[in-house]
Amino acid sequence: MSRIPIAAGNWKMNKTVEEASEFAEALLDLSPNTSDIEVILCPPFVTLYPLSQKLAQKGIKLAAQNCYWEAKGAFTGEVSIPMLLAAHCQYVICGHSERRHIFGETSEDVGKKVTAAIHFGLKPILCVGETIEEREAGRTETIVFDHLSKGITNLSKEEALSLVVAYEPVWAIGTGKAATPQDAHQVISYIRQQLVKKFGDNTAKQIRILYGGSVTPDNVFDFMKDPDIDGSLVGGASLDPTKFYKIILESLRASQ
Ligand SMILES: O=C(CO)COP(=O)(O)O
Repeated sequence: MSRIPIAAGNWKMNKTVEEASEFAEALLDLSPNTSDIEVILCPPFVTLYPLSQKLAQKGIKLAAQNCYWEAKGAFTGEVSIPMLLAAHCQYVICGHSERRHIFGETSEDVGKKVTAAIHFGLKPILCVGETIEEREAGRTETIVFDHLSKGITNLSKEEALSLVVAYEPVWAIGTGKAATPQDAHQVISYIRQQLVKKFGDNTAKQIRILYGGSVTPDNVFDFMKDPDIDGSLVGGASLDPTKFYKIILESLRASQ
């Protein structure tokens, strides 16, 4: 079963509407191939709609970086999934480690977001990953299991087909110290085994699992040539259109 690779750029809290538009123009000038790879940008909320006007017809997809699980109501400061769909989003990141560690999101909260995303028709990118202390204490699988199992707790086999999982070890994020492809392989294989247990072999092998954490144009090929790694979730290097374009090219080269 071949899974379509993904190159996703998580801009975090970077770029104004104008800067996002400049990025989009520069990336479109490079004309990335979007037929053999899913290219996804995850900009801040306020730039989603303006970017959709530029990018959607070119096959570049949009993800929000967060969402709330209720459709509407008195939830000051939150953004609902129907609002994201109306802004032409197709994906949403759920449970990024910055949401978990800085904003106190629990695995239960993340599970509600994943369930609601699929219910309303948005594809969740569920992030899982351990801190350095957890890794050194030999707890990587325990933490990844907690993030994953509570994230997917309510999903049926059919719903799981919309799921993307991103393994992002916290110690590799923004540090310039990426995991080795072997480390990433080990945890991603563990994630796949858990997906097989929950959804069965046939469904699990259709779910894409990404690696994230200090991905660059220079190291993405080594991750992507691992048949278990289906794509990357890129932070810093996705802010520069030329670097992000190279990541797309290298991902395609590795998956051909
Ligand atoms: O958190 C990340 C993507 O979601 C990774 O960020 P960096 O690529 O900057 O390490």
